[in-house]
Amino acid sequence: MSAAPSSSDTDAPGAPSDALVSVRGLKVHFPIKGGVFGGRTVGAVRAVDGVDLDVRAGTSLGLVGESGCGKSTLGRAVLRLSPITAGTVHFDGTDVSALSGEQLRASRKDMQMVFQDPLASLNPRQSVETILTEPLKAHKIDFDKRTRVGELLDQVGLPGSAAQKYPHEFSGGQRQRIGIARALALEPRFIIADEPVSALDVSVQAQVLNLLEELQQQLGLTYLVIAHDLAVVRHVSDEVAVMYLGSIIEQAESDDLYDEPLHPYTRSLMSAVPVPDPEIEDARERILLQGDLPSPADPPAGCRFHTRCPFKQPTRCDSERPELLELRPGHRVACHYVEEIARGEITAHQLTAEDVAARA
Ligand SMILES: Nc1ncnc2c1ncn2[C@@H]1O[C@H](COP(=O)(O)OP(=O)(O)OP(=O)(O)O)[C@@H](O)[C@H]1O
Repeated sequence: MSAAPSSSDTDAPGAPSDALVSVRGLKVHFPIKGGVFGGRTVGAVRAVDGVDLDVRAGTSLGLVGESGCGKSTLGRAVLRLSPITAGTVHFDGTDVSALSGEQLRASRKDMQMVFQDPLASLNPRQSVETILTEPLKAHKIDFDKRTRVGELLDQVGLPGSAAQKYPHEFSGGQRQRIGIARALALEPRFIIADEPVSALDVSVQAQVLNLLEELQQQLGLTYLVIAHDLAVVRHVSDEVAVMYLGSIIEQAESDDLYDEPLHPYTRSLMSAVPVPDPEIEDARERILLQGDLPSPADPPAGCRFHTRCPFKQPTRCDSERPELLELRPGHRVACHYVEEIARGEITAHQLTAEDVAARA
């Protein structure tokens, strides 16, 4: 674990003292252009729409949610790779959302990204040595090429001979190791891994996740791990945040969230994961999601999830947006009726056998 950052006057409001990254009220809206010449803004895709999030130093926060809910945009906005419409991102007490020019460039040294598809994110015409030394040159850092490249390859479990090879000469898992080595080149403190194993064969996924964990322990890194796969997130995360249509709807320590998911959306995600024991599998709660993710260009009023929620109650759910509130220590949920649902006073609307068959 890395040392907790010193708190400062510029820390995000309400941030825990050991937060390395704090996001407050973050919005990323992409304009939709229309009109005869396409020059007029006629709407906005609300990809991220008011997110508060803290990542504690030396820990791993998993961010899950279905495709299109805004996970990647949130990660990119934290690194200032997507434009921020509103809100702040603090890194170790500095509001990086307010930085520009040289200060912003310098801050990037501390925060790096590992991408989903290593083949697409590595330049096929560059040798591994060039790929790994480019970030150092861009930041004008003095280094001994052979030593630094050798160290980086060693850290990710590749032989020194890999330095003179090109990305296509490696397997998918090895290429992701190169992507990780590139992210480590500038000795960052924070890494965002966006679907780091979803492009890899299942057989090598665990190896890459184990490598990320080992590096975290050795180097005291802090991670935000983005994935749609709950098993991947559980494997690497101390805490998990669940995202739905641009907002965080539940956040808790990993074991708490997996043992007792509280938000109806999280419960439905969990109930979709098969359990190997057939008896448990047959007996357990199954909450089927109704319909598709609504468009972030036209999100529903009230609770964003109400159009698909099997526990939806009249009036309040479709008119009042629930806040993310701490229900139990460290466990935050955004649902008006979470207590009643947890106590079994509100049950999921019954689905008929035909409904279940139609949605299977
Ligand atoms: N540059 C952009 N311009 C317009 N809309 C965008 C842009 N980038 C993302 N979006 C939209 O924002 C929404 C969120 O996308 P995002 O990629 O962040 O979701 P995601 O949860 O990471 O999904 P996936 O796992 O499929 O990448 C989507 O509706 C997407 O189409």
